[in-house]
Amino acid sequence: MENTSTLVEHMHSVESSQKRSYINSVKKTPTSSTSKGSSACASRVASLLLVLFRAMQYLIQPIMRLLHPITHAFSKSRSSADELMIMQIEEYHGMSTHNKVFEASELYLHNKMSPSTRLLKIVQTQKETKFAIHFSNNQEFEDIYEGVQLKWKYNSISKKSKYYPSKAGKKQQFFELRFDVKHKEKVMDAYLPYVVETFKAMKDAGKIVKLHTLVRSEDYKVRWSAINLEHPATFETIAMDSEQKRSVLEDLDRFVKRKEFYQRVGRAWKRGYLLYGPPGTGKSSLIGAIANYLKFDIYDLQLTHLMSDMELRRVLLATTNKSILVIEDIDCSQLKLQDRKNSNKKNDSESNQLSLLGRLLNFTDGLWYSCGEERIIIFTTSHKSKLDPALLRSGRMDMHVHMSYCSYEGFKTLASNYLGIKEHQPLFDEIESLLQKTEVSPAQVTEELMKSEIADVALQALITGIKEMNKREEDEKKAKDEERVKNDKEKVDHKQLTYFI
Ligand SMILES: Nc1ncnc2c1ncn2[C@@H]1O[C@H](COP(=O)(O)OP(=O)(O)OP(=O)(O)O)[C@@H](O)[C@H]1O
Repeated sequence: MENTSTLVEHMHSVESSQKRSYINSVKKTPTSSTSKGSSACASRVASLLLVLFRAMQYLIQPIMRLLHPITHAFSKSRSSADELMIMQIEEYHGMSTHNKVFEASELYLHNKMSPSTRLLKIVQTQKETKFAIHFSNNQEFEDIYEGVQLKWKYNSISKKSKYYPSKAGKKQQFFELRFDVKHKEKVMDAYLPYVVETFKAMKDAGKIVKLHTLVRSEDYKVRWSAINLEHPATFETIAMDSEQKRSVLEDLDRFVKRKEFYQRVGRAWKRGYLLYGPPGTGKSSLIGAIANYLKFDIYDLQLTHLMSDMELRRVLLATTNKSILVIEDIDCSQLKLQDRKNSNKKNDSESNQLSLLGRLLNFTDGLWYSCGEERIIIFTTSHKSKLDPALLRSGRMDMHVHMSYCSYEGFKTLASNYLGIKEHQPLFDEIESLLQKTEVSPAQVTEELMKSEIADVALQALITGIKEMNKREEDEKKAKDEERVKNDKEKVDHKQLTYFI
């Protein structure tokens, strides 16, 4: 409407100026015949113009009314440009603090790249196995969130710093996010958190799980060193009692979903598992399967590598959230525990005598650890009965998982994984009856199954292997029995001899 009224006003001003010029021309013009003729002519032209203008005025108004929706939209778009909100999301806050929102936006926007994008920057560094797509300057992305239109633009500029010359010249990347100012709260309170959450989910899905082990560097400081965890174990490939497998999986699922619960009840968001069973029954494999399932990094804590409390604290504090701290093969004879609850020793010097494992438990029980989130601690042992009660007391090990010798069910899982077979009679029946009589670890079963890719050959090798184990066990038992009889006989002879003397 603004444009219509301006046009009409303009027409009015033209009309009045024409009127004025006509009157002036009548007033000023001399009255000769030629001039009379020409002035009559001029007056006719002027009247004609006036009639034309009037006609146009009557025609224009309905046309303008018809055009109103278009002119209105135009004026609206102009006003919304005035109400545009721009947010700038820079890569760094200050000179070196990484901005998490930038990192999240970067990954999130990879999925928003238009299929019509014609310019892609492809990068692959020596350490990377995949191509990475980098954004080009001024690259734009569009997004719609709950009906709100959002426009993103990527850019980078060279940093200038007189205080940090080493950083000068490096690129500062940033995004500009544009939207209507009336959606400011929605963008701040819902959209940006949604971008960050989506980023976390995407990162977890493509995350490479790391295995951290302790190393001592040249300056004699102990620190974590990481490699990619290439443990292929998954819950599908682990041979264990199916009911037990299901309960471990359920426990893990419940644990990761219960952030609010742990906050509400004021407990550290951590969970402890004790895996126990004979060597080769899959304790380490289960740890690999848990890490792969949750996409949690593993920190393999070899307590014997540590020399002081300070070191223990430092390495524990250097572990990250969403991680599994593993302490394998706890042997209480080497790392004696002292249950603080039942201990009478109170003074500092005596508490310093606590073993490293005891101090680790103090630490994990205490406040320090509650600073972290989503922590899992796994202890493994081949001799549960030898464990100190302090380790087993409730709240420390939330779940005890028994990894046992290979059952027939476990064998079937391994046969399916290694040979791709679900049934093979009569060999399966023979193996079932042999496993009932002999204690064979899953590790021993897999060793035999790997001897051939041909099912018959591999299964026969397993049968021979179990029979040999069985025979060895029987021979050992026989030898022990003979030894006992011999000892008993010697004791009797000795008694008789002393009696006669
Ligand atoms: N339950 C199982 N399911 C599938 N594979 C298994 C299982 N147990 C053992 N294996 C196989 O045997 C190998 C050794 O097993 P693993 O190291 O997990 O046993 P462990 O109980 O941790 O032994 P140790 O107590 O000697 O450390 C594994 O790499 C895997 O191939």
